[in-house]
Amino acid sequence: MVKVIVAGFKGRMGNTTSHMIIDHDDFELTCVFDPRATEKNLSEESEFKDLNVPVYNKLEDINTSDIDVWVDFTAPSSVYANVKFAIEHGISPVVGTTGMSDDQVVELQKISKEKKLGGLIAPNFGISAVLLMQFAQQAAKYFPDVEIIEMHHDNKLDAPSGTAINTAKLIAEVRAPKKQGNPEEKETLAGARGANYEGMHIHSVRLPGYVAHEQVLFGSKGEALTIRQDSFDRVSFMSGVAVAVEKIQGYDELLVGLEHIL
Ligand SMILES: NC(=O)C1=CN([C@@H]2O[C@H](COP(=O)(O)OP(=O)(O)OC[C@H]3O[C@@H](n4cnc5c(N)ncnc54)[C@H](OP(=O)(O)O)[C@@H]3O)[C@@H](O)[C@H]2O)C=CC1
Ligand SMILES: O=C(O)C1=N[C@H](C(=O)O)C[C@H](O)C1
Repeated sequence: MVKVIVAGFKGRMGNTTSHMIIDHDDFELTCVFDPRATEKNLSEESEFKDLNVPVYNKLEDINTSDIDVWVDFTAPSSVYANVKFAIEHGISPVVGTTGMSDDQVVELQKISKEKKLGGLIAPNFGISAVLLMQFAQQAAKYFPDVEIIEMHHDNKLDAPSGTAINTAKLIAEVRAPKKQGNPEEKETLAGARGANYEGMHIHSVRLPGYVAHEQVLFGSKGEALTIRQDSFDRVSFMSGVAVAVEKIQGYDELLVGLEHIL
């Protein structure tokens, strides 16, 4: 039985993940954490009324003695401190929260390595997104002119999305940096060309009704290729989270990308 804490359990992903952990035969929801929580036990929530699961709203109060895996779906401002706390207490992190800097990830990888502790940071747990990133990397070898459009719900805090940044990073591994578009182009409205990652432009759309979607557009002489994925429901992320929770203790370093454990 894998003993799991869900950080950010009051949020959209945290709630879906808590249900997945509860329903999974091989996982136990040991406790949950969210600074927004006022209850002491999950049983105080009608949707969890038959459970006995301690609720914490302060990091330092968490009883870490019997937790194997820390699932984090919180906020860009808190994820680094949460994951550092988990690693320092020997708890394997499975992190979906986006918005960490490269330096923060490197620092967490260093601490994990010292402790020989397995962990995973996955910018996207959806298999459609993992495949999109791999297909996009493959296509970029032949189509170096590329733009990324990511579309999300309008409560998202970070832009561009973690998935879009990771897509650009994977493409950059096979594509020489290149300025795209007319060398003389001028934005008459600031931001019109989006963010710029090694010459690739990334555009972020935020609209109510959307969940999580990404298109990678490639253009070449007389032809174009568009790769698109859609998460219509947060349940799309759950099989990826479950695989990570199941397998992560078998590793001894902090990995980035779900593809490394599939
Ligand atoms: N990798 C993946 O596949 C996916 C990743 N995500 C990412 O997951 C994160 C959460 O997304 P989502 O569920 O939509 O966001 P929500 O805002 O719905 O949920 C986040 C929750 O975490 C809480 N929180 C804030 N700070 C802390 C903290 N220090 N410790 C514990 N909990 C905290 C928030 O409380 P409060 O509101 O009071 O701040 C909120 O209840 C985002 O970064 C998002 O990009 C989302 C979907 C898939
Ligand atoms: O905030 C979200 O919702 C999502 N965030 C992740 C990201 O930033 O890429 C993953 C997915 O796109 C949903």
